[in-house]
This record gives sequence, C-alpha cells and structure tokens, in this order.
Amino acid sequence: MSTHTEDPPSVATADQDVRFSPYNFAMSVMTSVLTSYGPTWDVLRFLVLGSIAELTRRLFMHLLKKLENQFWMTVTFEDDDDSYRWMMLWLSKRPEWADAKELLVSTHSFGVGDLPSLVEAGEDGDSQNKIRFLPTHDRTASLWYRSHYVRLSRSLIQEGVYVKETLTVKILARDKKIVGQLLLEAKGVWKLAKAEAIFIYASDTRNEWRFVASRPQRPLSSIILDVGIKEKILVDAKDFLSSKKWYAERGIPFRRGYLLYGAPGTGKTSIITSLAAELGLDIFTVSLSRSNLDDNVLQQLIMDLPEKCIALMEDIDAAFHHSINRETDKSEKTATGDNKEEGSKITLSGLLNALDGVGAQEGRLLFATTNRYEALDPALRRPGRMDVHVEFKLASQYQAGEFFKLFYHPEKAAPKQLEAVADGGESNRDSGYFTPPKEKLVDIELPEGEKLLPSDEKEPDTTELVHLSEKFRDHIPTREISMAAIQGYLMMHKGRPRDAVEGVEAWVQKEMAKKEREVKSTAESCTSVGTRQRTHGHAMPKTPTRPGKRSPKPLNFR
Ligand SMILES: Nc1ncnc2c1ncn2[C@@H]1O[C@H](COP(=O)(O)OP(=O)(O)OP(=O)(O)O)[C@@H](O)[C@H]1O
Repeated sequence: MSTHTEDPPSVATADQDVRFSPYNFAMSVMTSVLTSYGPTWDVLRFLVLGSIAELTRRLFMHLLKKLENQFWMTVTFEDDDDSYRWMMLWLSKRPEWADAKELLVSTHSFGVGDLPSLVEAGEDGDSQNKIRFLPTHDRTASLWYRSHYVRLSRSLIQEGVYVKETLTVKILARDKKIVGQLLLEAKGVWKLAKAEAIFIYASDTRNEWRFVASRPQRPLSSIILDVGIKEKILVDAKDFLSSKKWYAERGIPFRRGYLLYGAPGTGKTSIITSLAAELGLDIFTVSLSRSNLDDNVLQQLIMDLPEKCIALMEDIDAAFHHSINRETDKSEKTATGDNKEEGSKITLSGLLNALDGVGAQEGRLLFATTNRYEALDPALRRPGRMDVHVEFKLASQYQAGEFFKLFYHPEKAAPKQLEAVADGGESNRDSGYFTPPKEKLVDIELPEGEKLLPSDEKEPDTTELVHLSEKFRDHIPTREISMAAIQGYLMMHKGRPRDAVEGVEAWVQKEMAKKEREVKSTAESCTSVGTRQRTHGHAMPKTPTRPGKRSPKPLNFR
C-alpha cells in the first residue's frame, strides 16, 4: 500500500502575490501616510483623515435619513399650489405659536379675511392688517398633531429670477393616513374661511395662474339694476353649470360667454364678483392689455383654467385699441406713460382661438366687459363666444331710489332676487321694502367703531326713509348719471340721509354741467384724433357709447 502524499496547495502563487488590489494599495498608502513623518506627510495625513471623517459623516447621515424615512412621513408644499395656502392658514391658526420663541410676523391673510392672531385686532386701532405668527424661514418648528410629533420648515428657493417658497412638514408616523387627515383638516379650515370670500387669480410673470387676492362676498342684493336683470343672469349661469350632460349629448362645447357692456360705473364688475360668490366660483382675470401677453400665452392660460370658474376679461376691447394705435404712431405713449410697443401682442384671431379653439377649457363661464360695444368685432360678439349680452345703463330713477334705501338702511332694503323673474319683475317696481338680506352690504361697511349716524341726528324710521328715497329719486334724471357717481354722492353724506336729499338738486346740476363739458372736450379730441389718423390713412375710431344712448341690444339672452 503506498501512501501518496501531495504537497499542500500553496495559498498564493507567485502571480497572485504581485496582483494589484486597490484595497491593499489604499491600506498600504494609508499606513505609510499615517506612520511617516515630515511636513508633506502631515498634510497628506490631514487630508486622508479629513476625507475619512467626511465619508463617515455622509454615511452616517445617509443611514440616519434611511432610518428617519422609516419613521417619518415627509410632505412638501410649494407656494404656487392651493394646498400651500391651506397649510399656511391652518398653521396660522395653531395655538403653538403662542409659546414659540422664533416667529415670522405676517400680515398676509392667505386669501381669507378673518384669521386669528396673537395680537388682538384693533389693539392698535387698526383692524385691517391683523398681525399673524408663522414659523420662520430656514428654521425648524415643531408641534403635536393627533398625538404625532410634527416638524415644519419653510424655505425660500431661488429659481432663476423667481423665488419660490416651500413648506416641508415631517410627521413622526408610519401610516400615510395621518398626512391625508392633516390635509383634509387644513382644507376644511380653508373652505370654512373661503365661504365668506371670493378668490381672485391672475396670470403671473411666468404666465401661470396665481392667487392674487380675496374679496369679501358681496351679496347680489347690493347691486341695484333694473328689475329682473341680475336674476336672469344668475338663473342662466346656474342652469348652464348644471347642464354638462345636456351639452355633451348634443355635442355642443360646454362653455358660456357673457358680454356686459355699457357706461362706466354702472355695476358690470360688481355683479361679476357677486355672481362668483353666489355660484361658489373663483375668478380668473385676464388682462388683455398686459404687456408680454401674446396669442400663445393667452391660449395656454385659457387651457389652464380649472373646469368650473369665472374667466374675466375686463375691457375686452382694450387690447385692440393698442394695436390700432401702434400701427398709427409707434412712438406714441399711452396716458399712463407706457410705451405702446410694450403693450399686449394679442391679435383678434388669437383671442377668438383662445375663446373657442380646441384647447379652450370646458365648463367655464367667460365674463367680458366693455364700454364700447359697437367697437367689438362681430366675430367676438357672436353666440358661442358671447352667448348673453347685457347692457348696463346709467341709473334709472328706480335704481336711484332703491340704492338710497340700501345705502341708509341695508338691512331693510334688499330687492327680492328670484321673485322678480317669476313675476316678470313688475311687483318690485317702486314698492317700498323687500326681504332683508342675510349679509351686510360690503361697499358701505364702516370701520369698526364708527357709527353710521351722527349721534345728534335721529335715524329715519321706515316711513320717513321711503319718503326720503322717493324725493331723492325724483331729482335724479333718468339715464344721465352712473350708479358709481350716486354712490360717491351718498358717501359724502354718510349717515345724513336728510342732507343728501336736500343737496341732491344742486349736485345733479353740477354733474350735468360737468358731463356737458366732458362731452364737448371728447368731441373736440375726437375731431383732432380723426384729423391725425386720416393723415396716416386710418379711419377715425368710433365714438365711445354715449352715456344714456340706447344700444341696439339692450338685454339679449340668446
Ligand atoms: N348697479 C349698481 N348697484 C350698486 N352699486 C353700483 C352699481 N353700479 C355701480 N355701483 C358702485 O359703483 C362702483 C363702481 O362699479 P363697477 O366697478 O362695478 O362699475 P363698472 O360698470 O364695472 O365700471 P367700469 O366700466 O368703469 O369698469 C362700485 O363701488 C359699486 O359699488
């Protein structure tokens, strides 16, 4: 039996001994760096140790973050999103800030009026700008929410020329449900506050829709038009909003346009904000004369509108006046001193496309206003683009009387809204008082503490107020003075209805004389513009709608 013994295999061959190993190499370099002496080695040692420390820190942070993500839910809100405002409003209402040591003071109302604050409103006699407290930027604040620890941080991020604000909320929880609950709660707070305000959006310099302001809801009853007009618009808009299926079945684009036209100061803008409140819609304003607005941008803005909203184009004719003038005289400046070259670059076809092209948003109500109905291109006015045309005229005696009662006693003087439609509006005409409105009249709201009546003047009772309103009304010439002017006059007699009646005759005479002067000077300037334009080969612009002049389409529901 032979025993065969083999040499034990060598652990490493000669080839393997010389094979390069990055690990071995790094270790040998490190060892020599750490154990050698001399200034060069000191620097190297410093660099190596620094790198090791930094690597270890990064590794640690990475692991910590991983670990943290296991236990924290992180949500980031950006300031161009509605949810950001929900959260900021919710935060501003939290009691935690009472104890916080580092706070940001803000008078921003995040779109809604009545926010609580740590400084009592009116303590400094100013109830307008309430002071609120919020977490500061670039600092972490904390609070408890439903037994969960929450960390918050706000940051400002520079994006080119824009600064974006973000809010990061970290909740110590593993279940995503808590984020949903928080969002719903914040949205609820927002909705509650929003019930008393309307929100207005406008396009920003990036040509994106951005929330710009909120307005207190103005009751429709505070707009005095001839009987039945506002009610018809309201019924029409409500009917449209509930008819999506009807439109779809017939293949008709689900859009409706309202053209409100007539003299300045007759309530066109006011009724739109009231309707927005009544219908629960936000207003998205498009300023066609805005510089840097061109057809593409307009199209994009219209496409980006939310499904149910009011798109508002005030002075829809303005964009085109600019372009006529631009061709006429390139160096001419506008009344405000702006160079017309910098004005809107909207063309009529661009506007028409935006209104009803394939990209035009469905479900929106478009309201356009103009003082120059006749100046609008018929293509712009046609049904499908502007379905409902409503003329707003200078005040009738009926309007003047009703406004007087509303002004001096808003709780008692609220014209019935929908009954006027049911009975053709006749029962309301000149008939004393109506149902009291639920809300206050916004435009004549007084600063807190100020009394409507001077203490020595006795408030007129109902009978006297009706009598005064009739006297006032009888002095107002029909369709000669705007409601805005009447409001201005009554504002000068706040709380003094008897004085208002006494002075109305003289005031009307002054107004009529002023108006005559204005008509004269307009006619003169029209003649000179006409002469100038003829020399440039252009037709003379149409004279603006003369106050009180009857338009071919007074109220047209097509
Ligand atoms: N019919 C009205 N009823 C009540 N208030 C009115 C009415 N018309 C105008 N006012 C008052 O006059 C002011 C100006 O009204 P508004 O801005 O709505 O007029 P407008 O027709 O849109 O004017 P413009 O054509 O110049 O834009 C508002 O403060 C509003 O309260």
